Amino acid sequence: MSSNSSPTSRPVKTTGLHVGEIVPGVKKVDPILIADQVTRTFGGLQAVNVEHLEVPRNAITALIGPNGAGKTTLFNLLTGFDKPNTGTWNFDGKSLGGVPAFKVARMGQVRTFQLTKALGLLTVLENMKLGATGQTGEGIFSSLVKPLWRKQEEDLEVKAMDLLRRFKLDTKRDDYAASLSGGQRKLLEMARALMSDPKLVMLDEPMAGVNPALTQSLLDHILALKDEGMTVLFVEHDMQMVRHIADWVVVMAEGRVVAEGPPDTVMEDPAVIDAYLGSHQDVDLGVVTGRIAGEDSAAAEELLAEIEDERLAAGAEPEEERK
Ligand SMILES: Nc1ncnc2c1ncn2[C@@H]1O[C@H](COP(=O)(O)OP(=O)(O)OP(=O)(O)O)[C@@H](O)[C@H]1O
Repeated sequence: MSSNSSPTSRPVKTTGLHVGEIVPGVKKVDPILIADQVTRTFGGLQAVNVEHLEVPRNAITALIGPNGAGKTTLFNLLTGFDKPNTGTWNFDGKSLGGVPAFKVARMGQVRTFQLTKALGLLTVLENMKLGATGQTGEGIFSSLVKPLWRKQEEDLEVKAMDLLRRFKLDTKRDDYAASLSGGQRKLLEMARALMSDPKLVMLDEPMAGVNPALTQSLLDHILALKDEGMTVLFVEHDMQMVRHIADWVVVMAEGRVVAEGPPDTVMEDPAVIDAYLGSHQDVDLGVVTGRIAGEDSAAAEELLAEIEDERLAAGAEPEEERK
Protein backbone atom coordinates (compact mmCIF):
# COMPACT_ATOMS: atom_id res chain seq x y z
CA MET A 1 0.00 0.00 0.00
CA SER A 2 1.35 3.44 -0.85
CA SER A 3 2.28 5.82 1.91
CA ASN A 4 1.02 9.30 1.23
CA SER A 5 0.79 10.71 4.72
CA SER A 6 3.64 13.20 4.67
CA PRO A 7 2.87 16.48 6.43
CA THR A 8 2.55 18.23 3.07
CA SER A 9 0.13 15.88 1.34
CA ARG A 10 -3.18 14.82 2.83
CA PRO A 11 -4.34 11.37 1.79
CA VAL A 12 -7.57 11.14 -0.11
CA LYS A 13 -10.34 10.10 2.25
CA THR A 14 -11.77 6.67 1.73
CA THR A 15 -15.16 6.72 0.02
CA GLY A 16 -17.77 4.09 -0.76
CA LEU A 17 -17.67 2.64 2.74
CA HIS A 18 -21.40 2.09 3.21
CA VAL A 19 -24.24 0.25 1.47
CA GLY A 20 -27.52 2.06 0.72
CA GLU A 21 -29.00 5.07 2.44
CA ILE A 22 -26.96 6.54 5.28
CA VAL A 23 -28.90 6.08 8.51
CA PRO A 24 -27.63 5.25 12.00
CA GLY A 25 -26.52 1.61 11.88
CA VAL A 26 -26.01 1.62 8.10
CA LYS A 27 -24.32 -1.51 6.69
CA LYS A 28 -20.73 -1.24 5.52
CA VAL A 29 -19.21 -2.74 2.39
CA ASP A 30 -16.49 -4.47 4.41
CA PRO A 31 -17.06 -4.16 8.17
CA ILE A 32 -14.30 -5.27 10.54
CA LEU A 33 -16.52 -4.88 13.62
CA ILE A 34 -20.28 -5.47 13.85
CA ALA A 35 -22.16 -4.78 17.08
CA ASP A 36 -25.82 -5.62 17.81
CA GLN A 37 -28.13 -4.60 20.65
CA VAL A 38 -25.27 -3.64 22.96
CA THR A 39 -26.58 -2.13 26.18
CA ARG A 40 -24.97 -1.18 29.49
CA THR A 41 -26.72 0.40 32.44
CA PHE A 42 -25.24 1.85 35.61
CA GLY A 43 -27.96 1.86 38.25
CA GLY A 44 -30.89 3.47 36.51
CA LEU A 45 -28.75 5.13 33.85
CA GLN A 46 -28.54 3.65 30.37
CA ALA A 47 -24.97 4.55 29.40
CA VAL A 48 -24.94 2.57 26.13
CA ASN A 49 -27.83 1.46 23.93
CA VAL A 50 -26.43 0.67 20.49
CA GLU A 51 -28.86 -1.21 18.25
CA HIS A 52 -26.50 -1.86 15.37
CA LEU A 53 -23.11 -0.49 14.45
CA GLU A 54 -20.62 -1.49 11.77
CA VAL A 55 -17.07 -0.17 11.65
CA PRO A 56 -15.59 -0.07 8.13
CA ARG A 57 -12.31 -1.92 7.57
CA ASN A 58 -9.11 -0.06 6.66
CA ALA A 59 -10.69 3.32 7.29
CA ILE A 60 -10.48 5.88 10.07
CA THR A 61 -13.73 6.18 12.02
CA ALA A 62 -14.30 8.90 14.61
CA LEU A 63 -16.69 8.39 17.50
CA ILE A 64 -17.97 11.76 18.67
CA GLY A 65 -20.65 13.08 20.99
CA PRO A 66 -21.11 15.22 24.08
CA ASN A 67 -19.76 14.38 27.52
CA GLY A 68 -21.52 11.37 28.98
CA ALA A 69 -22.73 10.13 25.56
CA GLY A 70 -21.36 6.65 26.28
CA LYS A 71 -18.31 6.68 24.01
CA THR A 72 -15.81 5.43 26.58
CA THR A 73 -18.26 2.87 27.94
CA LEU A 74 -18.77 1.50 24.41
CA PHE A 75 -14.97 1.34 23.97
CA ASN A 76 -14.68 -0.56 27.24
CA LEU A 77 -17.39 -3.02 26.21
CA LEU A 78 -16.00 -3.68 22.75
CA THR A 79 -12.51 -4.33 24.13
CA GLY A 80 -13.62 -6.65 26.93
CA PHE A 81 -12.84 -4.24 29.78
CA ASP A 82 -16.48 -4.07 30.80
CA LYS A 83 -19.42 -6.43 30.43
CA PRO A 84 -22.66 -5.41 28.71
CA ASN A 85 -26.15 -6.12 29.98
CA THR A 86 -27.09 -7.36 26.51
CA GLY A 87 -25.53 -7.53 23.10
CA THR A 88 -23.30 -9.39 20.69
CA TRP A 89 -20.47 -8.27 18.50
CA ASN A 90 -18.13 -9.71 15.95
CA PHE A 91 -14.58 -8.71 15.22
CA ASP A 92 -13.18 -9.89 11.91
CA GLY A 93 -15.82 -12.60 11.73
CA LYS A 94 -15.31 -13.90 15.29
CA SER A 95 -17.74 -13.40 18.14
CA LEU A 96 -16.19 -11.33 20.92
CA GLY A 97 -18.99 -11.29 23.52
CA GLY A 98 -17.57 -12.40 26.88
CA VAL A 99 -13.99 -12.58 25.59
CA PRO A 100 -11.59 -11.05 28.16
CA ALA A 101 -9.49 -8.01 27.27
CA PHE A 102 -6.14 -9.74 26.89
CA LYS A 103 -7.63 -12.22 24.41
CA VAL A 104 -9.36 -9.44 22.49
CA ALA A 105 -5.96 -7.77 22.08
CA ARG A 106 -4.42 -11.04 20.92
CA MET A 107 -7.13 -11.37 18.29
CA GLY A 108 -5.98 -8.08 16.81
CA GLN A 109 -8.19 -5.45 18.41
CA VAL A 110 -6.24 -3.15 20.74
CA ARG A 111 -7.01 0.08 22.49
CA THR A 112 -4.63 2.68 23.75
CA PHE A 113 -4.44 3.38 27.45
CA GLN A 114 -3.72 6.51 29.29
CA LEU A 115 -0.48 6.21 31.20
CA THR A 116 -1.53 5.38 34.71
CA LYS A 117 0.65 6.25 37.68
CA ALA A 118 1.89 2.67 37.83
CA LEU A 119 2.87 2.60 34.16
CA GLY A 120 4.61 5.96 34.63
CA LEU A 121 7.02 4.26 37.01
CA LEU A 122 8.15 1.89 34.26
CA THR A 123 10.61 2.98 31.61
CA VAL A 124 9.52 3.72 28.07
CA LEU A 125 11.00 0.44 26.86
CA GLU A 126 9.33 -1.55 29.64
CA ASN A 127 6.02 0.01 28.67
CA MET A 128 6.56 -1.11 25.10
CA LYS A 129 7.27 -4.66 26.16
CA LEU A 130 4.03 -4.71 28.12
CA GLY A 131 2.20 -3.97 24.89
CA ALA A 132 3.30 -7.22 23.27
CA THR A 133 0.96 -10.19 23.29
CA GLY A 134 1.36 -13.84 22.42
CA GLN A 135 4.75 -14.02 24.09
CA THR A 136 6.22 -17.45 24.31
CA GLY A 137 7.47 -16.55 27.77
CA GLU A 138 3.91 -16.35 29.03
CA GLY A 139 3.44 -20.13 28.96
CA ILE A 140 4.65 -22.23 31.86
CA PHE A 141 6.26 -24.82 29.61
CA SER A 142 7.95 -22.41 27.30
CA SER A 143 9.33 -20.43 30.24
CA LEU A 144 11.28 -23.56 31.10
CA VAL A 145 12.89 -23.44 27.67
CA LYS A 146 15.21 -20.57 28.42
CA PRO A 147 16.96 -20.11 25.05
CA LEU A 148 13.58 -19.79 23.37
CA TRP A 149 12.50 -17.25 25.95
CA ARG A 150 15.71 -15.24 25.66
CA LYS A 151 15.46 -15.12 21.87
CA GLN A 152 11.94 -13.87 22.21
CA GLU A 153 13.03 -11.12 24.63
CA GLU A 154 15.62 -9.98 22.11
CA ASP A 155 13.11 -9.97 19.26
CA LEU A 156 10.71 -8.00 21.41
CA GLU A 157 13.34 -5.39 22.17
CA VAL A 158 14.26 -5.03 18.48
CA LYS A 159 10.60 -4.57 17.62
CA ALA A 160 10.11 -2.08 20.48
CA MET A 161 13.14 -0.04 19.42
CA ASP A 162 11.99 0.03 15.78
CA LEU A 163 8.65 1.41 16.89
CA LEU A 164 10.28 3.87 19.32
CA ARG A 165 12.46 5.18 16.48
CA ARG A 166 9.42 5.60 14.28
CA PHE A 167 7.70 7.60 17.03
CA LYS A 168 10.91 9.52 17.81
CA LEU A 169 11.02 8.16 21.35
CA ASP A 170 14.10 5.96 21.00
CA THR A 171 16.33 8.35 22.93
CA LYS A 172 13.85 8.11 25.82
CA ARG A 173 13.97 4.31 26.08
CA ASP A 174 15.35 4.28 29.62
CA ASP A 175 13.44 7.30 30.91
CA TYR A 176 10.50 6.82 33.21
CA ALA A 177 7.31 7.13 31.18
CA ALA A 178 6.02 9.64 33.74
CA SER A 179 8.75 12.08 32.64
CA LEU A 180 7.34 12.35 29.10
CA SER A 181 5.36 15.38 27.92
CA GLY A 182 1.63 15.03 27.24
CA GLY A 183 2.21 14.61 23.50
CA GLN A 184 5.04 12.12 23.96
CA ARG A 185 2.79 10.06 26.22
CA LYS A 186 0.20 9.91 23.47
CA LEU A 187 2.90 8.75 21.05
CA LEU A 188 4.02 6.08 23.52
CA GLU A 189 0.43 4.90 24.01
CA MET A 190 0.11 4.48 20.26
CA ALA A 191 3.52 2.83 19.86
CA ARG A 192 2.73 0.42 22.72
CA ALA A 193 -0.55 -0.59 21.05
CA LEU A 194 1.34 -1.45 17.85
CA MET A 195 3.54 -3.98 19.67
CA SER A 196 0.79 -6.58 19.23
CA ASP A 197 0.44 -6.08 15.43
CA PRO A 198 -3.23 -5.11 15.65
CA LYS A 199 -5.79 -5.05 12.85
CA LEU A 200 -8.01 -2.56 14.65
CA VAL A 201 -6.53 0.22 16.77
CA MET A 202 -8.87 2.05 19.13
CA LEU A 203 -7.62 5.44 20.30
CA ASP A 204 -9.20 7.23 23.25
CA GLU A 205 -8.88 10.99 22.71
CA PRO A 206 -5.50 10.86 20.94
CA MET A 207 -5.23 14.65 20.86
CA ALA A 208 -6.08 15.43 24.48
CA GLY A 209 -3.27 17.36 26.14
CA VAL A 210 -1.09 17.43 23.02
CA ASN A 211 0.69 20.69 22.25
CA PRO A 212 0.45 22.08 18.69
CA ALA A 213 4.06 21.11 17.92
CA LEU A 214 3.20 17.42 18.15
CA THR A 215 -0.30 17.60 16.68
CA GLN A 216 0.81 17.17 13.08
CA SER A 217 3.09 14.32 13.99
CA LEU A 218 0.28 12.49 15.78
CA LEU A 219 -2.12 13.03 12.88
CA ASP A 220 0.47 11.67 10.46
CA HIS A 221 1.03 8.62 12.62
CA ILE A 222 -2.70 7.89 12.69
CA LEU A 223 -2.98 8.31 8.92
CA ALA A 224 0.03 6.02 8.49
CA LEU A 225 -1.78 3.24 10.37
CA LYS A 226 -4.42 3.25 7.66
CA ASP A 227 -1.76 3.23 4.94
CA GLU A 228 -0.36 0.10 6.54
CA GLY A 229 -3.73 -1.64 6.27
CA MET A 230 -4.98 -1.11 9.81
CA THR A 231 -8.41 0.13 10.84
CA VAL A 232 -8.66 3.00 13.32
CA LEU A 233 -11.57 3.86 15.61
CA PHE A 234 -11.03 6.91 17.79
CA VAL A 235 -12.94 8.99 20.31
CA GLU A 236 -12.24 12.69 20.00
CA HIS A 237 -13.69 16.02 21.09
CA ASP A 238 -11.60 18.09 18.70
CA MET A 239 -13.86 18.56 15.67
CA GLN A 240 -11.05 19.96 13.53
CA MET A 241 -9.12 16.77 13.95
CA VAL A 242 -12.19 14.70 13.14
CA ARG A 243 -12.71 16.70 9.98
CA HIS A 244 -9.08 16.36 8.97
CA ILE A 245 -8.51 12.65 9.27
CA ALA A 246 -11.77 10.72 9.66
CA ASP A 247 -13.22 8.84 6.70
CA TRP A 248 -16.38 8.13 8.66
CA VAL A 249 -17.97 9.70 11.74
CA VAL A 250 -20.29 8.01 14.24
CA VAL A 251 -22.18 10.32 16.58
CA MET A 252 -23.41 9.13 19.96
CA ALA A 253 -25.77 10.92 22.33
CA GLU A 254 -27.36 9.49 25.45
CA GLY A 255 -25.95 6.06 24.73
CA ARG A 256 -27.33 5.76 21.19
CA VAL A 257 -25.87 6.18 17.75
CA VAL A 258 -27.81 9.24 16.57
CA ALA A 259 -26.06 9.79 13.26
CA GLU A 260 -23.20 8.57 11.12
CA GLY A 261 -21.66 9.35 7.76
CA PRO A 262 -18.72 11.00 6.03
CA PRO A 263 -17.41 13.96 8.11
CA ASP A 264 -18.48 16.70 5.72
CA THR A 265 -22.11 15.65 5.63
CA VAL A 266 -22.57 14.31 9.14
CA MET A 267 -21.71 17.69 10.68
CA GLU A 268 -24.79 19.16 8.99
CA ASP A 269 -27.17 16.61 10.45
CA PRO A 270 -29.60 18.28 12.90
CA ALA A 271 -29.15 15.38 15.33
CA VAL A 272 -25.41 16.04 15.31
CA ILE A 273 -25.86 19.72 15.88
CA ASP A 274 -28.16 18.87 18.78
CA ALA A 275 -25.60 16.47 20.23
CA TYR A 276 -22.85 18.98 19.68
CA LEU A 277 -24.85 21.76 21.28
CA GLY A 278 -25.35 19.47 24.23
CA SER A 279 -21.62 19.48 24.90
CA HIS A 280 -21.60 23.22 25.48
CA GLN A 281 -22.91 23.15 29.00
CA ASP A 282 -22.25 26.84 29.52
CA VAL A 283 -24.73 27.85 26.86
CA ASP A 284 -28.46 28.27 27.38
CA LEU A 285 -29.72 25.96 24.66
CA GLY A 286 -33.28 27.25 24.92
CA VAL A 287 -32.14 30.74 23.99
CA VAL A 288 -29.79 29.54 21.26
CA THR A 289 -32.49 27.50 19.59
CA GLY A 290 -35.04 30.29 19.97
CA ARG A 291 -37.35 28.14 22.12
CA ILE A 292 -37.29 30.55 25.01
CA ALA A 293 -36.88 34.31 25.07
CA GLY A 294 -33.64 35.80 26.28
CA GLU A 295 -30.38 37.29 25.19
CA ASP A 296 -27.66 35.12 23.68
CA SER A 297 -24.59 35.06 25.86
CA ALA A 298 -21.13 35.56 24.37
CA ALA A 299 -20.59 31.78 24.66
CA ALA A 300 -23.80 31.14 22.76
CA GLU A 301 -22.80 33.56 20.01
CA GLU A 302 -19.47 31.83 19.78
CA LEU A 303 -21.11 28.44 19.52
CA LEU A 304 -23.50 29.60 16.78
CA ALA A 305 -20.57 31.09 14.84
CA GLU A 306 -18.69 27.80 15.25
CA ILE A 307 -21.62 25.80 13.88
CA GLU A 308 -22.07 28.21 10.98
CA ASP A 309 -18.34 27.96 10.17
CA GLU A 310 -18.60 24.20 10.13
CA ARG A 311 -21.64 24.34 7.87
CA LEU A 312 -19.90 26.69 5.46
CA ALA A 313 -16.73 24.60 5.54
CA ALA A 314 -18.89 21.63 4.55
CA GLY A 315 -20.11 23.62 1.52
CA ALA A 316 -23.56 24.57 2.87
CA GLU A 317 -25.35 27.82 2.03
CA PRO A 318 -24.95 30.69 4.50
CA GLU A 319 -27.67 30.62 7.19
CA GLU A 320 -29.01 34.07 6.17
CA GLU A 321 -29.64 32.92 2.59
CA ARG A 322 -31.40 29.74 3.65
CA LYS A 323 -34.16 31.60 5.45
N1 LIG B 1 -18.42 2.97 36.22
C1 LIG B 1 -19.46 3.78 36.12
N2 LIG B 1 -20.38 3.86 37.11
C2 LIG B 1 -21.46 4.65 37.01
N3 LIG B 1 -21.74 5.44 35.96
C3 LIG B 1 -20.88 5.40 34.93
C4 LIG B 1 -19.69 4.59 34.96
N4 LIG B 1 -19.01 4.77 33.79
C5 LIG B 1 -19.73 5.67 33.08
N5 LIG B 1 -20.84 6.04 33.74
C6 LIG B 1 -21.88 6.97 33.26
O1 LIG B 1 -22.27 6.53 31.97
C7 LIG B 1 -22.49 7.63 31.10
C8 LIG B 1 -21.60 7.50 29.89
O2 LIG B 1 -20.26 7.77 30.28
P1 LIG B 1 -19.03 7.68 29.28
O3 LIG B 1 -17.81 7.96 30.07
O4 LIG B 1 -19.09 6.42 28.53
O5 LIG B 1 -19.33 8.89 28.29
P2 LIG B 1 -18.36 9.58 27.23
O6 LIG B 1 -19.18 9.79 26.01
O7 LIG B 1 -17.12 8.78 27.09
O8 LIG B 1 -18.06 10.96 27.94
P3 LIG B 1 -16.73 11.89 27.91
O9 LIG B 1 -16.72 12.49 26.55
O10 LIG B 1 -17.02 12.89 28.98
O11 LIG B 1 -15.57 11.00 28.20
C9 LIG B 1 -22.21 8.89 31.93
O12 LIG B 1 -23.43 9.37 32.41
C10 LIG B 1 -21.34 8.37 33.06
O13 LIG B 1 -21.51 9.15 34.22
